[in-house]
Formats: sequence, structure tokens, C-alpha cells
Amino acid sequence: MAAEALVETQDLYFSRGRRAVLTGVDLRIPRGAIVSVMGASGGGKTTLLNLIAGSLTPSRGRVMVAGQEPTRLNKNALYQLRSRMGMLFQHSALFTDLSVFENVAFPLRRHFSLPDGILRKLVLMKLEAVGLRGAAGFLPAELSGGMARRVALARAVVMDPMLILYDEPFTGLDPISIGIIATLIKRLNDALGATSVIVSHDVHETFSIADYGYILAGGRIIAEGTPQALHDSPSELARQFLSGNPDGPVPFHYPAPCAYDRALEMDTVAGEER
Ligand SMILES: Nc1ncnc2c1ncn2[C@@H]1O[C@H](COP(=O)(O)OP(=O)(O)OP(=O)(O)O)[C@@H](O)[C@H]1O
Repeated sequence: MAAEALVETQDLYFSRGRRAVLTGVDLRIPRGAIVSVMGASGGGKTTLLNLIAGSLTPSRGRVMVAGQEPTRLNKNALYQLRSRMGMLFQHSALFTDLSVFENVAFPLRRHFSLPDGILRKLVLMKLEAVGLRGAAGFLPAELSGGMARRVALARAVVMDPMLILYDEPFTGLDPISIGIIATLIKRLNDALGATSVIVSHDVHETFSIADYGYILAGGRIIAEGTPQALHDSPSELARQFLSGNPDGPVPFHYPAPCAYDRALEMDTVAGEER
């Protein structure tokens, strides 16, 4: 991973109230790469994407995107930086009362005032790239889940972003649609000369397109490397996650805060004594 980093986090901490979500995350995402972030549910992956997008502010440490710290930028500069990022979330989040064409056109209309002909060409080009030019006039309700995800992908890349953030892009899709989305992520990253970060639980599909991966657990990175190196990782946690094994270092029970746990125990004891 010698290429220049487009995204870098250094000693990144983030807390929600008294709960530490990220505790010292160092991550490096080279320009042009597809990098996956995996880990157990609640491990802070979406939080990490939000920190990269500048929607959350680190409690400590920093996030650099294209040499800038998003949360130190003024409103205008952050808006400019965000306009160079595309985001795709698991629920596709299409505007239900807008056509497929208008959904994809939305970011362009918001940021630029383009002549109709150019706007039309840009939107249809992206719909063509995801194989849905023929569905331009449909409403989201007329699309299958896989088609809706492809429209959301076209919308995420309509501004030719330098960075594309994917949060669970495969969730809820059938195997064929998952394969199509994975292929499109790779193809679009290469065609646009972009950089992609994929948060996903789908190890097989994500590793089929990722150049490098990180595994988050307990707020830290516990393993990193190429997909092959991660499969061979000596970390028991990493192996448990990648194999989906219910038995291992990741506990089944969500840890209750100590005071609450003690209070529950005392309640039970008191109840038994009565
Ligand atoms: N808006 C919020 N307010 C309070 N706590 C939150 C909020 N969003 C997330 N959290 C907490 O932050 C922690 C990390 O959440 P996050 O969504 O980043 O995890 P994740 O790794 O993406 O999980 P998953 O794989 O289940 O989507 C969790 O403990 C979650 O309960």
C-alpha cells in the first residue's frame, strides 16, 4: 500500500456519552484502492464512515481526507469536500415520489445549474453504467431491491466523486444482485479513478473486490491486510469474524454498564428473598 493516502485516520477516538466507540484507530486508504472495513455488529464501522464524511467530530485524534480535516473546515469548504464524496447506504434511500431519472439527477441539480441537455446526458450515462437506462422513467416503488440499489449507486457516483463510502451495500439482496453490485463497485471505482471504502458483513463478496481490509473489534483495529492475509490472520477475533463462528472471543451478550448489572443482580437477590 505504497500509494498516497486519500483518507487517513490517526489515533482516532470517538465516544457516545460515556461509551467509547472507537479507541485509537489508525487507518490508511490509498488513492484508487477499494478498502473494506469489517467487524462485529456495533463495532463502530458506520461511526467511522460518518467521521470520514465529516458528519461526526472525533473526540480525539484526527481524520484527513484529501489532505483536509473535514470537521475543521468552514461550512462552505465542508460542502465542497462532501460534493466530492459519494455515499451508498443499505436502504438505498431513494426519494419515493421522484422518478429514477430525478433521483439520479438530484445531486447535480443541488450543486450545479446545468443546461437540460447536459444534465440529461450525465444522468443517462450513469444509468447506462448500472444497466438501468431503460428504467429512467420508473418510480422507486416499481423497482426490485436490486434495481433500487443500482439506482442509488448511480446517484452516488453521478458527480464523479473522488471517494465513495458504502455502508452495507449488499444487505437484503439476492445472490445475483449482490454479485452485480460488487462488480459495479469495482468497475465504477476503476472507471472513475475513485477510491472506495466498503463497510460490509459480506466477507466473500467484499473480499472478491477489496484490495485491502481492516477488522474492527472493541473500538480498535485488530487485523489488517490483503484479503488473503486476513484469511490467514493469527488473530482469533479476526478468524471468528471471517468464519462467522458463534463461539469465540466475541461475546454473545451485550455488556451492561456495571452499575446497571449490579442493580439487576441486587433486585434478583432481593426478589428471591421475599
Ligand atoms: N445516534 C446514536 N446515538 C447513540 N449511540 C449510537 C448512535 N449510533 C450508534 N450508536 C452506538 O455506537 C456504537 C457503534 O455503532 P455503529 O453503528 O457505528 O456500529 P456498526 O459497527 O456500524 O454496527 P452494525 O454492523 O450493526 O451496523 C453502537 O454501540 C451503537 O449502539
